[in-house]
Amino acid sequence: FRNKNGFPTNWPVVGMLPALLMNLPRIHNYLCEVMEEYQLTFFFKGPWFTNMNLLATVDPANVHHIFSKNFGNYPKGSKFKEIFEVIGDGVFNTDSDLWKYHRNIAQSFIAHPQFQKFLVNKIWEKLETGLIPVLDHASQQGLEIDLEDLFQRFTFDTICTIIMDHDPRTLRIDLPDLPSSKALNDIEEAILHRHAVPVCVWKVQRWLGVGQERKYREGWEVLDAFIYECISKKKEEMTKRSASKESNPHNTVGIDLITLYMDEIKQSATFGRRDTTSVALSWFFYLLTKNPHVLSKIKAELDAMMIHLKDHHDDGELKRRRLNYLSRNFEELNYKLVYLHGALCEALRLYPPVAFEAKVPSDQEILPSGHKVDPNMQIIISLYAMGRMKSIWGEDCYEFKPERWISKTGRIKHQPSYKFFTFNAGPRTCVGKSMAFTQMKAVASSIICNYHIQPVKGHLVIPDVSIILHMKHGFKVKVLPSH
Ligand code: HEM
Repeated sequence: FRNKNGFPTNWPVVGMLPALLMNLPRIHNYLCEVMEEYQLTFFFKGPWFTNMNLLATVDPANVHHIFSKNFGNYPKGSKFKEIFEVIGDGVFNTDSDLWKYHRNIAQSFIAHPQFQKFLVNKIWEKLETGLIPVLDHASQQGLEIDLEDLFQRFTFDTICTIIMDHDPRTLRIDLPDLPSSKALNDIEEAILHRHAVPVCVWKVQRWLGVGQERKYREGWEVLDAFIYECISKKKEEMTKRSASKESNPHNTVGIDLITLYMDEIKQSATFGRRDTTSVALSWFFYLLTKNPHVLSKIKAELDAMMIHLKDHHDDGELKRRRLNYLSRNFEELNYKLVYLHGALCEALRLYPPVAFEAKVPSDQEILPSGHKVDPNMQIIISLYAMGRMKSIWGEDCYEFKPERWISKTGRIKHQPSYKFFTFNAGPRTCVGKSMAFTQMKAVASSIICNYHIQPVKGHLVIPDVSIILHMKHGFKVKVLPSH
């Protein structure tokens, strides 16, 4: 599937599709190899009858051009909308005025003076009543648990509570079955499949209801059932409240949102918010198990802040005090935990939760790399490959080095978003970036100072073939008390 120059072979009729499909099970690493070999941009010729021509690029100059400088020429477009049809019309997959409208609402919601406080409270509530009891239980019983699954439950419960004012309580000791979670994973895999095969192929599969398309449809039904049930419960409750003129001052943000922004709820509960943070946390802890020296430095940073709690020798009491201290001082610690912040950025560079971005130009033009693009081709950016290019990050790009993010004066080093592209760049930059860091730091600091995470021997951790960088087999670990 490669000719003697190392290029994926361009076969008559089918073009380079065989090479792409052959390498689909290892698509992320395959794209790293191709991008490194071809100076960051490569043109995949699709089958002649399909109009499936892909320009894969990880060149920061191209990314800067597409996502910022000439943003107007690169809408998400109708093809994107069709691929992501499951999430309807929200901020994630609309363009022009409708996108601006949704984005303004999302931004004003997040900038709401009550929001940060509300958010931090909800995160700590879920940590104390959900994640910590489950970790304690696993630690006491010596159980093997899937840490990625726990993080998904954590973010799913938190985001449902924040957006819908409804806690589905999926993070409990008995770890109930989670049909909507499986549905989301199936949909995300099918979305990657829709990118990798010609449109006519997945459309025929959709029409026949087979293969990945069948999973997509079934997942969609499960997800809709869950979300519409939550919404109708909420509406009922709100009707009752307004009838009795009762108001709950603590929940105003959630209630405002549900009335204002019903369309966005579905997107929020789906991969945009549930998965990004949980996937980031999973790879972060995986990297810590591989790099104990980084773990020690994060511990030292946390210990230095809680040194005055050391006198309490009883483990349970010490844990309670540490959590209490972290939750009370979190807003301040959030800015002080510089090394932890650097380590999270480094994990997000090596394992970006959103693995791909796709764009279609409205008009033809030449990109800074010299490649010509036109409306008949799709531009694909592999965020995973972009974080692993020697020409972008240096010879040590495969190493996990939080120091890369810390300046000589001990502050976080800024990297331009067209180079550190994990949160997108330009006008469509992620609006939840700071919320994501708050959540990740709260979870990471609570776990690191109270437990030791030990991976189960022989358990294989590799990225899944999906639009979101899940772990293919989860992350099986044992939870031990911290030494
Ligand atoms: C580590 C966590 C996160 C990562 C890596 C991440 C990454 C991204 C990326 C790559 C995009 C661009 C997607 C695209 O347009 O194709 C995006 C968009 C977005 N993100 Fe995040 N995100 C994270 C967490 C969050 C959270 C917690 C929120 C919740 C408030 C959020 C809200 C949004 C919104 C509303 C958009 C759409 C922006 C627009 O199109 O104008 N994100 N995010």
